[in-house]
Amino acid sequence: MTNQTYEGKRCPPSKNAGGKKLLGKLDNCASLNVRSAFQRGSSDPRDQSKAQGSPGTHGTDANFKNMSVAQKYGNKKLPNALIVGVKKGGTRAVLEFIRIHPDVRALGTEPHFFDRNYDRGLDWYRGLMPRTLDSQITLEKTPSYFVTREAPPRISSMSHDTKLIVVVRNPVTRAISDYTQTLSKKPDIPTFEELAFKNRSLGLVDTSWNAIRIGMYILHLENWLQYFRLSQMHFVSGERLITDPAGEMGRVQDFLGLKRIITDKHFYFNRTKGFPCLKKPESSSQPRCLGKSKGRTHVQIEQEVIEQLQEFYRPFNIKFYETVGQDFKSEPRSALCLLFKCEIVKEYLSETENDKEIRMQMEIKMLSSCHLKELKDKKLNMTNNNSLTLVGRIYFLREGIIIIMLHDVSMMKEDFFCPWRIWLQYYIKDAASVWKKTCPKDKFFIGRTEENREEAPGKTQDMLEGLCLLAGLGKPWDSPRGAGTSDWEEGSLGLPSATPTTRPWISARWMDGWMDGWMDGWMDGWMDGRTDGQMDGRKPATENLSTREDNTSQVLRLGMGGKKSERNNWENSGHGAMSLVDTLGERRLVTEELLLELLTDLLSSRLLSPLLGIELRDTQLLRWLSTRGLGVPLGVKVLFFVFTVFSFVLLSFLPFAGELEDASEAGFLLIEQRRFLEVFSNSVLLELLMEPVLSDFRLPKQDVDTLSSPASPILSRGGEHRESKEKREGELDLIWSLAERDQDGFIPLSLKARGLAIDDLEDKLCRWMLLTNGRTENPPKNSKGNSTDSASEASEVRLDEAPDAKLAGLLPELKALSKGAGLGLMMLLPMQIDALSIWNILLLSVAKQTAENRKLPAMLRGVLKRPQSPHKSGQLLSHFSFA
Ligand SMILES: Nc1ncnc2c1ncn2[C@@H]1O[C@H](COP(=O)(O)OS(=O)(=O)O)[C@@H](OP(=O)(O)O)[C@H]1O
Repeated sequence: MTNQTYEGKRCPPSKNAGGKKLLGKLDNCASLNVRSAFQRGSSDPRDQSKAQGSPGTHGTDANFKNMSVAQKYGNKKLPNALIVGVKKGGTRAVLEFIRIHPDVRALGTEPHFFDRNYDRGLDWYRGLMPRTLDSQITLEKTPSYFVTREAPPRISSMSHDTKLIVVVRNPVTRAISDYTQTLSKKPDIPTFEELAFKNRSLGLVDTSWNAIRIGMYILHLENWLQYFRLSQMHFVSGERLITDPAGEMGRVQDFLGLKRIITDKHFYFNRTKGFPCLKKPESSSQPRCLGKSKGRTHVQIEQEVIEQLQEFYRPFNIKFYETVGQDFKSEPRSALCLLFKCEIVKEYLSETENDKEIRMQMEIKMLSSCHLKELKDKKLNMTNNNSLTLVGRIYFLREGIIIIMLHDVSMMKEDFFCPWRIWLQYYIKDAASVWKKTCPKDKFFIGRTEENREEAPGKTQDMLEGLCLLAGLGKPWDSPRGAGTSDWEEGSLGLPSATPTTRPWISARWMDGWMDGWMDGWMDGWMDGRTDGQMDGRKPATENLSTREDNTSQVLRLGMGGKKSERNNWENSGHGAMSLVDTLGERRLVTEELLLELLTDLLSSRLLSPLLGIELRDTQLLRWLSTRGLGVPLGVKVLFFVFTVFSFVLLSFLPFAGELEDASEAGFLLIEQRRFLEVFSNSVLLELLMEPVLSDFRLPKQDVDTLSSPASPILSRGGEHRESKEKREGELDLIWSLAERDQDGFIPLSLKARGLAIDDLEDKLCRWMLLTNGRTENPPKNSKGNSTDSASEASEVRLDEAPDAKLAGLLPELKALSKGAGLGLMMLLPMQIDALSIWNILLLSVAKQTAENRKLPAMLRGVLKRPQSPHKSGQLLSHFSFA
């Protein structure tokens, strides 16, 4: 018996079955526990509490000896609380988890008093119980009570006030678990299918079979409700108990009126076991999982059978949910995400730099009710029976949060991954060791998706919703007036209208859509000659722009500039996003930065992957940028800062600045999206169009069009562009040139990298950035030790004085670059480190400003405003804000 195995160290297992085995054993066991805890001065809170709670105990052996038994251990009492079911629901886990609590004393074995041993009488029953102090709760668990008709009246007659805990689990899984257990003892029983159906072709389920009957929870519950109030019953989700043991146990503690002592700290996810285990259970100082009979591999059951049974249980489930007032549907539907919170970005990057695509290899201990066949149908690469390979996207958020999203997951059946039993091990090809090494076990968890309901199964947005939800970034967005009255017209999404319960968890979709919509609409409007960046919901006029055919126009409504919401869309969106971030709770704070981080990421992915699949090169870029430019705490701030510095330098002291001055205060970089993508994939780093005349804020359409072609006239005017076919892996060509201003007034700048290993280049440029930052924040001393207020001089000084040999080596190069046309030097900074981020920030700021006052050029002037004194960069910083 598992109980015995698990309890073995504390209470020697008995040979007898049922209640008999309890006789004469438990009292000693309990006493020993208390005593040993007392004596060893245990650090276990439970033990401490016992020691403290025992009258007259002062922690000395002599005192302890002088105490009466009752003083030492309390008295045997009838239980105040019972775990009454359901069998195979996770009752053992709840019992073992709750008994860590110092105010709980639990019987380790199942006494079966109210079903099998009732005629032995209450005194017998009481005699089985561990001694408890007055402050402690006496608890026992016998899962069969829940389906025993006599149990409720009998328990009620013992005490009206007994608290009842029921652990429920998807009834089909429960049945399979039940059957698997029986099969392990009696291998000759008929198949599951044979037992489950009277007539399978007719779909006639055999409700007389216990394994089926137990799962008709509502029928049993109705019986209980004749004797107990619903408020006396607490329902634990067996699924959540696995994915979020601390959360479930928190609620159990609340229900029992206990202080929340059992928390996340007590659990870790044991990857070998595939379940959460206790870090330090009551009886041992060692981490401990439940025994082998908990978490067995289930027998394989045909998918069709499972579906038939799901169908059968559906009405019972619905009624049960209604009665209990909780929805136990906890299967992740659209997104199965793993969220890792660890600092691994860099290592991972270096290990996977050359991969063609990110492949996540995931080992999944498949349950019988999972469907290997289905996997094969999906053409997923099955490497063996228990594992599969999925292509996933990796999102790198800031602060070391990495989200891995499995794209194909949402296409699968909702219960495909049997989430309540999922045992997910992951590793990324070629980087497994890094992941394992750098991800502390306790920082790895399977995201909770129980609240992730879908509106439109299979849509990317749903995955993103799930993604954000899992990342703690999402919460349902809603209009202030609630479902159905939303200004945002969910109907316009072509989706079924949301109901209060199915209301989409919209945060990510909002962000995603917002960005898509904004970008497309803005570009569109821009190209049409409107200069205010207004969006009107139309699709972009050109295929060259990044579009999302599926939802472009809808997201325009949903996101920014939707007709009804145009006045307050940012605010609304902002509120939505802010409140959605509320759910971060303990994990992260609600900050605008956070929102921006996410937006930046999503936009990045949009830029790099206009439609669906992000390929490695793009992901690499993200990762690269994340690591270098953003992957630091307060990354967004840093970006702002970098951007500001960049703007300042650009506008103030470069030789080229004259051009910009002529251009009335501001410069604007347009990094054409597709070119951006191409640039990074072809080792050409960046193609910038400088638009010096901002007052005519317009990019001729034909130029945008031609940019997407490598043979672009603009590019060729740039002079140095070529496809770098011989480029060796890991090397970049770095050539830049600034062409003559073209007839439309643009100055094309093409940049390429050559001959520098990525690492070198990054290193140098990062240093350069740091130096620049240092200069800006903290004016450096010149050689005489005086502060210099000349930005250009300052940067020279810093560079010259840089102790680092590498950087010194770079100096001539940088200087040479800056000399020719002036712009180059500083272009390196954003180009290499933060080009994407700057782009994002620009867009974000433009978006916000546009939403607010629709004066794009004015906004741009604000963002890029040149300080009165070109040498006081601090001023620029203060100009630049999203407030
Ligand atoms: N932390 C942890 N470790 C191991 N197992 C866990 C845990 N939490 C819940 N579970 C699930 O508990 C299922 C067994 O349920 P019970 O303890 O109620 O079974 S029993 O009725 O007492 O036999 C067992 O079912 P199977 O997986 O079918 O074996 C587990 O899925």
